[in-house]
Amino acid sequence: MNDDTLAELARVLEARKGADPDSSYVAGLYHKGVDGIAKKVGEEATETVMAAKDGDPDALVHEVADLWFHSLVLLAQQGLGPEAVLAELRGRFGLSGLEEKARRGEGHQSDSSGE
Ligand SMILES: N=c1c2ncn([C@@H]3O[C@H](COP(=O)(O)OP(=O)(O)OP(=O)(O)O)[C@@H](O)[C@H]3O)c2ncn1[C@@H]1O[C@H](COP(=O)(O)O)[C@@H](O)[C@H]1O
Repeated sequence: MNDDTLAELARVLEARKGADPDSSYVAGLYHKGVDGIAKKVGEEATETVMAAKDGDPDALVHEVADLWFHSLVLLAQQGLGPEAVLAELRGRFGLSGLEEKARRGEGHQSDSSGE
């Protein structure tokens, strides 16, 4: 596995910001703006859920790759890169999900949804 894949893909996504939408799928996504890109992320998330529920590992990997890809395009469109998300995940190492949730509750006491 190449650990630089996300960074390399992010560089390609940056380079596509000046590309012709007719010759680049990514440029076409940028052309649709945040609403169009976010819609694709939502679709890919739904397809990921369906693949998981179907119990098809190959389809699940395919759909998660589509989800990650479109999420990276969304990040790029917002001026962010995968390093920001990786740093966020790294910062969570060693912190239990339940503990993090409790801390979040302390910071947002008006949130009574329990989620
Ligand atoms: N990793 C990807 C990648 N993953 C998925 N896709 C595209 O994402 C789309 C997936 O959406 P769907 O399954 O809904 O397929 P679709 O019906 O064709 O899509 P829509 O027309 O509905 O938007 C397909 O068109 C895939 O080809 C990707 N397109 C591009 N990349 C990377 O981005 C780079 C730049 O791409 P271009 O900008 O097209 O040169 C490529 O070299 C790749 O490295």
